Amino acid sequence: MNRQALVIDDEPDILELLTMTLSDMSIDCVTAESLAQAHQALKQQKFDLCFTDMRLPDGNGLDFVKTIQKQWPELPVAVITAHGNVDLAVEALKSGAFDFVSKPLKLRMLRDLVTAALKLSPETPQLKERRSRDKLLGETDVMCSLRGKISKLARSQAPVYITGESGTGKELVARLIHELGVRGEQAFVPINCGAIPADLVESELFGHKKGAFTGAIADKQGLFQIADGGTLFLDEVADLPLMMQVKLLRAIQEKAIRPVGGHEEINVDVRILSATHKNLAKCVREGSFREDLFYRLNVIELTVPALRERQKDIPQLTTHILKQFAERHHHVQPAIAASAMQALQSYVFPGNVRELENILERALTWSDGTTIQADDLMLPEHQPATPTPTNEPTLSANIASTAVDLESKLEDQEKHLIMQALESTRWNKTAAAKKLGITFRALRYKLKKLELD
Ligand SMILES: Nc1ncnc2c1ncn2[C@@H]1O[C@H](COP(=O)(O)OP(=O)(O)OP(=O)(O)O)[C@@H](O)[C@H]1O
Repeated sequence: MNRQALVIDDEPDILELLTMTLSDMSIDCVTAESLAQAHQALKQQKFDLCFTDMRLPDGNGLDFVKTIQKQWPELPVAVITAHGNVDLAVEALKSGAFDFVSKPLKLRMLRDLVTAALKLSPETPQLKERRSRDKLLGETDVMCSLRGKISKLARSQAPVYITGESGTGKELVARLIHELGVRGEQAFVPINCGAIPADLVESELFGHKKGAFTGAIADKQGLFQIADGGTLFLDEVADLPLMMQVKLLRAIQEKAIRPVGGHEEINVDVRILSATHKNLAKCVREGSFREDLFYRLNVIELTVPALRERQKDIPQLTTHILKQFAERHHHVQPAIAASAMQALQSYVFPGNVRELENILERALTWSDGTTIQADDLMLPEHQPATPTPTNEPTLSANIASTAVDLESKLEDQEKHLIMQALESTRWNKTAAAKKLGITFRALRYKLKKLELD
């Protein structure tokens, strides 16, 4: 039996175009010219996909998207927006629309969208949540809620902007959104925008033609093309040069790129996920990040909590990491002494899960190979006091002032530990990073963030 689509629009031309395009793809269409007709159709039969215009005689498409989300959460709804009406498209994605198409409708985009929507598995968000549990560990409320959001977002094509401190698991979250979604079988291409020299970013992203510049000895595909059909993860997106931000915005809007030195545009179908540990809204205020691009990337914002906000997850993470090490090195999994676990649970982890990995790796080399003791962890001597997790109900009545206090206290502690490590290594940043159990890159970010460099 053919798949069934419901198309809601009061413009006969659009209805006709959509019906024709969908029937070419062996999809049967039921059309509705108003929301009342649409509701009637929804009561009568089951659909695999739905298109709705934003402005209808008896209501607006946005409310319809919300209703569908509530009553038929498994039904993908795409909205049809007027040309250039980014605001409404963004609103629709936020409300749970699967994707959007702008008028005049481009057949290629329409087909890509339909193909993706029909690939959506009937797997419910709950099932997905269970699947992601094995990868993104943590049983605290914040982590369960994060996994719930990830499985919902995996069903959409909306750009997601992932925030969180260094080492919290932003890339892992991006991978999960990709893997659990319809693009999961296609490429996931991560790019660290801060690690590419400014003059090479364009060619890295969009590719180049032979002879486009000195050293361009052959045609080269860009990362957008490599990610075609899949997902592009723009890590440290705040570090993208301004000139490149304009070009990226265009590529996202047009769903097409032009290689450096090329004359023709190449169509690409890529879902964009981005992340940064910086405050992107602040970068916009300071003029180092374009507002229009920010708006386009930040359709849905997902925050990955710091490890100190979920200290109860530390034992589970520790066991998981030790198991991974043991498998990788074909060793027996070492045990961890209760005192060592206690020390880990009262440590503040400025470098988050990555720091936990580094601490455990280092501890393994110091341990007797069977049990990790507290001393093997070599946690910084002047341990910061255990912060109260921000999500615990035991917070004092004055939550707002406590939160501010906590933040500035943590910053002070972080500064203190970093200065200590730097001084003891005579400002050798590589050695200091090692001492702190974080990567060189993470230290560099922290120095900038804390204005210590
Ligand atoms: N909840 C988690 N469960 C299991 N592993 C995790 C979890 N969170 C983070 N990790 C692991 O911690 C490490 C750091 O994660 P990741 O690279 O995703 O962090 P990040 O926030 O992207 O870091 P950065 O800001 O430095 O780019 C990875 O090895 C990742 O697998």
